[in-house]
Amino acid sequence: MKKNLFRVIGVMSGTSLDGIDLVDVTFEFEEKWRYTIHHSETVKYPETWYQTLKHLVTFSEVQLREIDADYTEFLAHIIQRFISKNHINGIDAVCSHGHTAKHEPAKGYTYQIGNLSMLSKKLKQTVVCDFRAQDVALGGQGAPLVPIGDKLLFSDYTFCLNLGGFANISFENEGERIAYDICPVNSVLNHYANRLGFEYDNEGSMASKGSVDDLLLKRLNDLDFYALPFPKSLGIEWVNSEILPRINKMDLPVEIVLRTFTEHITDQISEVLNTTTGATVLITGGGAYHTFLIDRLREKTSNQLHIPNSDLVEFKEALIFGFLGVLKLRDEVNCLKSVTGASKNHSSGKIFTP
Ligand SMILES: Nc1ncnc2c1ncn2[C@@H]1O[C@H](COP(=O)(O)OP(=O)(O)OP(=O)(O)O)[C@@H](O)[C@H]1O
Ligand SMILES: CC(=O)N[C@H]1[C@@H]2OC[C@@H](O2)[C@@H](O)[C@@H]1O[C@H](C)C(=O)O
Repeated sequence: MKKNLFRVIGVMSGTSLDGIDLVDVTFEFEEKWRYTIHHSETVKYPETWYQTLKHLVTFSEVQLREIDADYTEFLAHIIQRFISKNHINGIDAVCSHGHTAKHEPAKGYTYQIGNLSMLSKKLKQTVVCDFRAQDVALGGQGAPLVPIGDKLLFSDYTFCLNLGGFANISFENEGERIAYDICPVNSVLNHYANRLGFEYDNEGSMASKGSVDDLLLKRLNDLDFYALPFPKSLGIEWVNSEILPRINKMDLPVEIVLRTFTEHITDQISEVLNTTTGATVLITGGGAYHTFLIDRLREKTSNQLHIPNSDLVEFKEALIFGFLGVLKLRDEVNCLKSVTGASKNHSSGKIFTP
């Protein structure tokens, strides 16, 4: 019989570079998967690492290999500190995403740093990592990988909605998991909040003071991307070429931009949610703390919006990378072809032992 109780450390470094998310979690399988979070922490990047990671796409292959070794060592230090500080004993594995340095699935290429076997040696723990490469080798996008976790851990919800740099959603459609990006969220809101010297628009207080500019709202809602069928995804390049110039040429006060963009986000998200009635929606990612946005969304949908505790809002991705590692240890599918477009469902990731 397969082992059905695992305690692992899930580790994730996301696109916003706000830090390394760590979660100490137990997964148990009995008819269905359940999880219990014991400890969680985000370790902010020191300025030098922040600057290095921000510029990774410009690095040569040789430079990346050097950075990879340094980053793996840094990650080992952060994970070891988390384990020691919380007196964590008897874990089965550290399951780590690393940090995406380059991602060009169309060229069959994806590279996450921090996934060297050295991590296992330094930690003296089994490590499961490098979850995206095999999917890309199988012709998939190598992303998103979180939806299998949505399917197996959060099936009580009709929709799993994450409000990070972009809003992305996953749900069952004709017996298959579907996932795609809906529209930008914090990648745009932060850009304008920064103009007034703020990291972000706390709880949407600035947006709530502005009024909607109808012309800008229409120009945003009319963008071609929104009419495309799924699967589809967005990147910062699209924000830079399609969104920011449209907003900037109207020369509006920041409060009006933030208010209008919040209206745009809630228009786009509610359109997706309102394809169903009586649905439940799990909302995670930092955008769940933008109370003005959430209030506007509640006004536009009768579906039930659920914002969980902060552990789940902030650590769902780290938790799910922990879960992908557990599935890999059980040699079970952790990448869905319906989501990534790979030639088959498969069990992805490398296992290193010390
Ligand atoms: N109190 C708050 N009020 C409004 N917005 C907030 C608040 N707290 C966090 N946020 C927003 O959430 C962002 C961080 O969210 P998150 O960590 O989910 O983003 P991310 O890592 O870029 O996501 P992803 O990598 O999934 O795109 C912040 O940059 C900010 O825009
Ligand atoms: C290549 C890569 O690192 N992609 C990330 C990124 O950050 C958000 C979005 O783009 C998502 O596609 C993915 O991460 C999430 C956690 C995922 O794989 O589900």
